Amino acid sequence: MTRHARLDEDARDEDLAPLLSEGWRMAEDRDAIVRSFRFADFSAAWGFMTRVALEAEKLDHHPEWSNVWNRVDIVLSTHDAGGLTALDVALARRIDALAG
Ligand SMILES: C[C@H](O)[C@H](O)[C@H]1CNC2=NC(N)=NC(=O)C2=N1
Repeated sequence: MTRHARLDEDARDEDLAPLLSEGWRMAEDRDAIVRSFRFADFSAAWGFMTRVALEAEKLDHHPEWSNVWNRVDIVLSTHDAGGLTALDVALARRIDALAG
């Protein structure tokens, strides 16, 4: 697939900033965004992860994540690029839409 370049300053202002004001935050130690989601129970959390997994496959872009009962912690970054790209923005938007 197309190689994506790290987000430049304009893209960070236009595309990343809205995500950062709506619940995502920058990782402390690397060029990545992180967000925690909470659900009613494990079943709801796992259903969410299943829907995110299908979107990730469509994008061929995958989250780093962990799940503890009703909580799902997600980190997005593009490994091939060594930081944030448009793929992370696209996946974050789809994740937010699925989280409702
Ligand atoms: C071959 C395949 O396209 C790559 O390994 C994809 C798969 N999913 C990926 N996901 C993420 N987050 N970063 C990547 O660089 C990446 N690369």
